[in-house]
Amino acid sequence: MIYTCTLNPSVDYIVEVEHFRVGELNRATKTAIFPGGKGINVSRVLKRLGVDNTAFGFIGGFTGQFIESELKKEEIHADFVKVNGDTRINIKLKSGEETEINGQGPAILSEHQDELMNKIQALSQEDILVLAGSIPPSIPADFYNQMVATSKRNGIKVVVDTSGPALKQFIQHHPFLMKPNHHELGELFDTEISSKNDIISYGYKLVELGVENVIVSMAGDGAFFFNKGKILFATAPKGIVKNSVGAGDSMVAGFLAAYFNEQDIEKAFQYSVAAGSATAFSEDLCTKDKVEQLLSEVKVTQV
Ligand SMILES: Nc1ncnc2c1ncn2[C@@H]1O[C@H](COP(=O)(O)OP(=O)(O)OP(=O)(O)O)[C@@H](O)[C@H]1O
Ligand SMILES: O=P(O)(O)OC[C@@]1(O)O[C@H](CO)[C@@H](O)[C@@H]1O
Repeated sequence: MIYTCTLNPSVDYIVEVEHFRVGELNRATKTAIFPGGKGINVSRVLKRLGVDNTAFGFIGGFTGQFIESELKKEEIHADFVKVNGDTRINIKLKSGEETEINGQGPAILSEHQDELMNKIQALSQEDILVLAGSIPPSIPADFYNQMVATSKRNGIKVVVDTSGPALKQFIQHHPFLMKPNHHELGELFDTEISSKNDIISYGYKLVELGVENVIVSMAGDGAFFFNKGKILFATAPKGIVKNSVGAGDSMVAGFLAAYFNEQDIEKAFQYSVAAGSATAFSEDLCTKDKVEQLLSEVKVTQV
């Protein structure tokens, strides 16, 4: 079974404003609300691609209830730890460009942290754990580290989709899959990535450091894949970007769904990029039909 874990889920409030003006009253032309947080997005896309999974994480308050009820409607199994405060609301403002304001999230008591850790401890060798998103401020910075160490001891494959210092901690545990975008790849090595050659050398460095599979995404410019035997490049399909929130998470879900169906790395990478773009071209996350429509536009070549 695939488990996703979102330490800091969110209700994503998408607001469109024609010409946003700072310091003035702006009227929205369109709004939408989605259950969010990186692991929850992975769960939703996996389900849409036909893969049953369970969502772990912390939720609380009326916003937490919204997330639970939306996941229930989509028949996604949720096993959240309930916390005292309200799950955060993240604002995604679209006015030509996309501007994001992500909340801090509720305080998580240590007893709730232990409750989640116990769920992770109970997973078994056949399971895959996707750890995705930021760590809320009230949780120790090495919480992910502890989760991965426990999972690796129990033979669980770990997939990582986060940013900042948390991402660095993962490398030593040799995760099954990491998906930094090219900026995050630069942050990992405290360097500025300025060319495709930089991506190739730093992406492969992650493999040399023990990460099994690495996808480095570059939004509309395509993506690279690295493992011990292969370096691949994929083009991204052309289209109108409607909402790129969750595009990276959709890549993770697309890769896992295809890989565990067919065990073919090249096809899984192609499916991953198609899923990322299908989400970028949709209001909400991608659907299976949209992903499959875009597949032939993703050209994968050996580097
Ligand atoms: N302009 C675009 N045109 C086509 N595909 C896109 C575009 N922007 C994003 N995508 C798709 O989404 C994938 C992920 O995008 P990106 O590299 O921005 O990742 P990310 O920063 O992790 O995304 P996010 O944080 O927005 O979820 C890309 O590999 C591509 O498939
Ligand atoms: O604050 P974090 O945890 O880094 O990111 C949270 C978030 O921006 O990521 C998802 C898109 O990837 C959104 O659903 C959500 O609002």
